[in-house]
This record gives sequence, C-alpha cells and structure tokens, in this order.
Amino acid sequence: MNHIIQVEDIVKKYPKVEYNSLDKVSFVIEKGERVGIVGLNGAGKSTLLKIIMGILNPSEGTVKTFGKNPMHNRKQIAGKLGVVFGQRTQLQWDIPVIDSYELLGSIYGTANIDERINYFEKYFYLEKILNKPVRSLSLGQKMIAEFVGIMIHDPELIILDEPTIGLDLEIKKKMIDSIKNLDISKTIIFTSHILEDIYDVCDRVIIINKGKKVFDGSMREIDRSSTPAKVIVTIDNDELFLSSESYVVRHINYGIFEVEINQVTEISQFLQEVTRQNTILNLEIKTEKLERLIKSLQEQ
Ligand SMILES: Nc1ncnc2c1ncn2[C@@H]1O[C@H](COP(=O)(O)OP(=O)(O)OP(=O)(O)O)[C@@H](O)[C@H]1O
Repeated sequence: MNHIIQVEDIVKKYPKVEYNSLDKVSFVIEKGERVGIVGLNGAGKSTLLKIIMGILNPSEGTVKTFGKNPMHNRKQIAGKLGVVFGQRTQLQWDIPVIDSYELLGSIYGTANIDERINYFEKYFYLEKILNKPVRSLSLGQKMIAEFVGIMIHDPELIILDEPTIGLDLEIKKKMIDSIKNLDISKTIIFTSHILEDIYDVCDRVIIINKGKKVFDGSMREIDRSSTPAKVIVTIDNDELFLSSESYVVRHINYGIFEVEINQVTEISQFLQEVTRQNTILNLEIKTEKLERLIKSLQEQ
C-alpha cells in the first residue's frame, strides 16, 4: 500500500541563504493520520508543505505524495488535495461565494455541492456568507469560506496552514470542531506555531526547528515533556471569576491577568470556564512554551 506522504532526507537550500531551510527531513504519513507540524517562525513549515504539494522541488532527497512525485503529477494530486495556505485563495474575489463553489465543483466534477455545503452548515452560518462576494467578507468569514471551498471536492488529504490565525475564539472553536469531526479516513496536516491549536485536532506532531526535525511522536509524549502554559486574559472589569482554584493567577494591570495552567491540555477547559464567567476583551496564549519545549528536546 502506498503511503499518503513520504519524504526522505529532503534538503532545501535557497540561494543566498547560508543555512538549509530544510535539513535532511524524513517522515511517512499514512492514510487517516492527523499530523500537526509545529515550529517557530522561519522554521521551514511552509517550505515543507510547498514541497509536499509539488510547488517547490527539494534541493536534495525525495518526496512522494500519493505515491508520486508531486511536481510531475500536480493535476492528479490536486483532485485529492484540499489546501488552506497563507494568502492563497481559490475563491473569486468579485462573485458570490456560492458561485465560486459551483465553479470549483465543475472543475473537480463534484455532483453533490449542496450536500457538501449542507454538511458545513451545522458549524458555520453559511447563509450569511454564500451570497456575498469574498471581497465584502470579514477575515473570519473569508477563512470559513475558504475552508468550505477546499472541502467541496471532498479531498482525501487536507493541508491546513495556520487556518485559525486571526479568528475570534468562537469561530476558532467551530473551525477546530469541524476539522476534528471530519471523516476518519481523511488525512490531515495542520501547521501552526501555536502548539495548543494542534492538541484538539492531531494525534501526532512533528516539530521542526531551523529546518531540522526535532520531534516526531504522539501528542501524549509532548504532554509529558510540556511545561505550564500561560494565558493573558483581559476582561472588562478588575475581578476575574474562575470556578476552579487550581490556576495560578497573577494580576498584571487593571482588567489584565496572567493565568498559569499546569498542562497544555487543560487550556481548552480553561478557555470555556473563563469565557462563561467573564466578559473577555482579549486572550493571548503565550508561545514561550514552544520555545522552551524545542530547547528541551534539543538538550535530550
Ligand atoms: N523564497 C525564499 N527565498 C529565500 N529564503 C527563503 C524563501 N522562502 C523561505 N525562505 C527561508 O527559509 C526559511 C524557512 O522559511 P519557511 O517560510 O518555510 O518557514 P515557516 O516555518 O513557514 O515560517 P512562518 O511560521 O514564519 O511562516 C526561513 O529562514 C526563510 O527566510
């Protein structure tokens, strides 16, 4: 049986850049795996995805996507692939979103577009979006429209590059839920520089640092080596209500609190609790933990 993705010893050198943006990276991803690719800014995540999608050639090493060289089989692969990636969009800027979906459906020969759209109705209020042109949508609505768009042809491999960036908490949660509940046969690659985002969706994580793979294993292993996470909460008054006393809370300024959470896996529970009992103006999860985690992995 073919692997969904197989990269072997890939190296990517950009001209005039002294170090390798990817340095001898190898891994295999099987059907149905949900893999998080995490790294600090500039780690090499986008470069890796571009190689997997056949947009870039590695300088050394081999890559196979659906068992084939992706650069030479881009058309074939496109039919099985759904990608949310950076600023790219497959939606037309000036026409209603639904027309873009129909266009995509006809390109990929998808017969049941309405069914596909209906499936996502239970997560997002698509009726607010479908008849508007992309240019008039908010950032969150654009991301939702894009996400549903890449799912129209029911792809087997779904690559999501920072799909929750810039989304407010409520939409972010819906986006995560909809990804989490996708059919178990779907293979998902989800990149982020925020480890917490990966927890809900992925069972495996690959950590890339300065082009090198520094960790490849289950999320559970990360739990063990993880340090406490910190969340900065800004509320509309100066009294933070939390029903559990297990959090270490530090008052920083009027309405601003730093909350220490023992386990990264407790973050979503904390977020539910804090939003239920307080009016949240802003929430920031510190990624410092990822930096420490990478450091501790390198020291092992
Ligand atoms: N076209 C390019 N030319 C030269 N260097 C590049 C090019 N694209 C990326 N790089 C370099 O390669 C390294 C990895 O970049 P890459 O965009 O893959 O990182 P990333 O992990 O996706 O970062 P981010 O989270 O900031 O998007 C960086 O040092 C970057 O400066």
